[in-house]
Amino acid sequence: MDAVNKVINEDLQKERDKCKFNVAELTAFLDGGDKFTQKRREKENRVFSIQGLRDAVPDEYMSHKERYENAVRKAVIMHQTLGTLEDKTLTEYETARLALRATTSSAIFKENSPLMLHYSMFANVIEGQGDEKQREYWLKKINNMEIIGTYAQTELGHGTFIRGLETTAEYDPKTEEFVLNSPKLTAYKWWPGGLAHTANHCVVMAHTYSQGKSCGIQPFMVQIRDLETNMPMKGVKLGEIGAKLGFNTVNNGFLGFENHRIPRDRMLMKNSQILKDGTFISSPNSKLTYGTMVYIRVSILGTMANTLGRAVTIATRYAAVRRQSQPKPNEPEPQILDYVTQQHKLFIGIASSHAYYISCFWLWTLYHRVTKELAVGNMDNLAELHALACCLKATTSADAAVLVERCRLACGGHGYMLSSNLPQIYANVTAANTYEGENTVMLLQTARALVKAGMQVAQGQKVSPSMAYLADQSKMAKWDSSVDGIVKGFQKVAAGKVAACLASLQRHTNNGQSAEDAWNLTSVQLVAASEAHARVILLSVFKSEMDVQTLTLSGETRTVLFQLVQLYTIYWALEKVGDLLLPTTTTTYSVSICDTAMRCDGWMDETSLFEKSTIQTSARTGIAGLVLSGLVYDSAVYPELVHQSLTSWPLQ
Ligand SMILES: CCCCC/C=C\C/C=C\C/C=C\C/C=C\C/C=C\C=C\C(=O)SCCNC(=O)CCNC(=O)[C@H](O)C(C)(C)COP(=O)(O)OP(=O)(O)OC[C@H]1O[C@@H](n2cnc3c(N)ncnc32)[C@H](O)[C@@H]1OP(=O)(O)O
Ligand SMILES: Cc1cc2nc3c(=O)[nH]c(=O)nc-3n(C[C@H](O)[C@H](O)[C@H](O)COP(=O)(O)OP(=O)(O)OC[C@H]3O[C@@H](n4cnc5c(N)ncnc54)[C@H](O)[C@@H]3O)c2cc1C
Repeated sequence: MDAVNKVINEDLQKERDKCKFNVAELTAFLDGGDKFTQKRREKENRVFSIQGLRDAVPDEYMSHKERYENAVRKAVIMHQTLGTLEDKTLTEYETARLALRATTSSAIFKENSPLMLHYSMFANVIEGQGDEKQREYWLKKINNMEIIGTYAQTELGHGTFIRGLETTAEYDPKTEEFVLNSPKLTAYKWWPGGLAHTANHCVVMAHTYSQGKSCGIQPFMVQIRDLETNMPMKGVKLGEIGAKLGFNTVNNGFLGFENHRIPRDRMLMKNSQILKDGTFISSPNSKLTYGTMVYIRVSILGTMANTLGRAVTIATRYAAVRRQSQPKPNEPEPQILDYVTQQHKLFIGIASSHAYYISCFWLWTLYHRVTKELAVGNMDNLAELHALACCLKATTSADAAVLVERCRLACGGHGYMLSSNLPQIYANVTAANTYEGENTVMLLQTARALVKAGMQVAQGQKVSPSMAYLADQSKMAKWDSSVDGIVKGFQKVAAGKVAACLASLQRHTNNGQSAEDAWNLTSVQLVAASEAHARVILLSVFKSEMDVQTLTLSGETRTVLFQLVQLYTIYWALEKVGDLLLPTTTTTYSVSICDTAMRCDGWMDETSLFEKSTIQTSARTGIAGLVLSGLVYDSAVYPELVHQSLTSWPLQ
């Protein structure tokens, strides 16, 4: 194995040798500084040097049970190894940054660890929902692995609709206990990772009752298995939900309760409380109970950056070493990377991975600020954080799934082999379209905020910073093909779509529809408006953060990073060319088609993105001009970017 690793493919080496920027500098930039690169490498070297973490047999040749047991075995070694490397001197931000750039877990578990939920949601829900005493008591046990936990929210009957959860927790003041029940099969918890055989505790989200009244959905710490025998506790029914597209070593399970009693202090009481006599003290904001989901949605951006980065690294390296066809007689077969179509498939993956990292750190900073504000009772920015986390989680996971699949296809038949790891990466990334808030539902959450902001703008009121552009659309009349200009174009598109949603909602309610039906009838447009808003944020944050963060970097590294920004922006301009050019369709389509298109897409009552007089020329001199001038398809730009992919990824 080691001997094989030492021989680097000649073509790959040649590509690396062409690199014009300092790889170490770029790596440190992505890690957040040399100190972090060093820490990450220390972790990786330690983990990858452990023989016991290598699979004797490829996962796919094991039975389901063997795979699970192998994953548990590795999870234990990983915990023992990484536990000793924990650095208590790091701030919370630094720890998160390091965790987001970590590559160890994905290298060891193709289908994720059975402790995944323990480390992510279980620990965070205690942190965010437990009162001081509960945090002190439980977090110690969690960090020492004295207990293993998961997050049990979704039920067989309801995933998206949390208020519809059917598990009940009824307070009994006589014994000062809660009684947990799953009244129907649809009330069974369904999906929590590690629940099937691994976890002995979990946080259960349950519809809570006291003094005969509903107290809403509240979180409870519940012991589900005996710590010695690992058998279910009395009144607890547990099992595994079955084989899945991926996540097969995550050990997703089901859980039902039959009069299972837990002490009063097992309700996590940071936000809401039930006193001994059963008096309910309501949270200052019921959505604080959903805080853990916001945290994970933010971290999903980083997970998508990592996962897509792995896929595009595999596919770009393959493209460097694979030779195919003979366009010029008597010449050797070219590396497939030299085909511009291949570059077009792959480089957007490289650019997107970087865009997601940058956006994740940006959003993480906002998350951190809002968390601090919430701690002192200030809820002003919670809605904005939620709106951003929802649309960015949805858009990055949806794009990442498309781009990972593209990487798989870019490897031809070999991408279909499990040994390429691309099918497993796809299974991981597509899961994020569903978990932690199904993507359409998440986009509709952001749409709620956009519609509200649209109405505020119409009334001349101030809106949240990330939506302020909705109020600022009169200024842009001409197409500007710079990155900032394209971002403005996207703002115009998003504002147009929001305005169309408002018009559609109004039209339906004027026609006698209820507000709910009007919302449903407008929902395809609402999803489109929300996605357009996410594009505005991703494009503008990538550019503006790069402007600021790269100031201290060398010229070569800045150049390559700004090429990524440029590529990302132009790629999306071309993908959404219809939206950006929609006003020009007046000159080409019949009035009725145009009318329908504009009604659907929001330009009916809008000032045109391009002034009427420039409409006919805009298609040539604007975005189409970018294509004609070869900015996107110019192979003089792409080879620069090749070096980026071949040399900058940490696991080279
Ligand atoms: C950050 C960096 C940290 C670094 C960490 C490093 C590494 C981390 C490592 C790995 C983690 C990465 C990923 C993997 C982890 C785990 C994945 C595996 C498992 C997955 C687990 C799960 O899936 S758990 C279950 C998740 N379930 C959901 O997400 C359910 C989705 N549904 C909902 O959220 C809600 O039901 C709803 C939002 C769709 C609707 O809620 P409802 O009560 O019905 O609300 P309304 O629609 O009526 O809205 C009322 C108002 O409340 C606002 N709102 C809703 N939610 C929130 C919220 N969370 N916060 C704030 N505000 C919210 C809503 O907008 C409404 O506002 P208005 O009334 O003003 O309009
Ligand atoms: C790999 C994986 C791991 C998971 N891990 C966990 C875990 O550890 N703990 C846990 O509690 N849960 C977990 N889940 C569950 C996950 O959170 C839910 O699957 C998710 O919230 C979606 O809920 P659902 O499956 O009920 O889908 P549904 O909500 O039934 O969605 C089905 C379809 O209906 C549409 N839809 C639903 N509501 C609306 C609406 N209001 N408007 C428009 N369209 C709508 C959706 O867009 C979707 O197309 C996991 C799921 C997966 C796939």
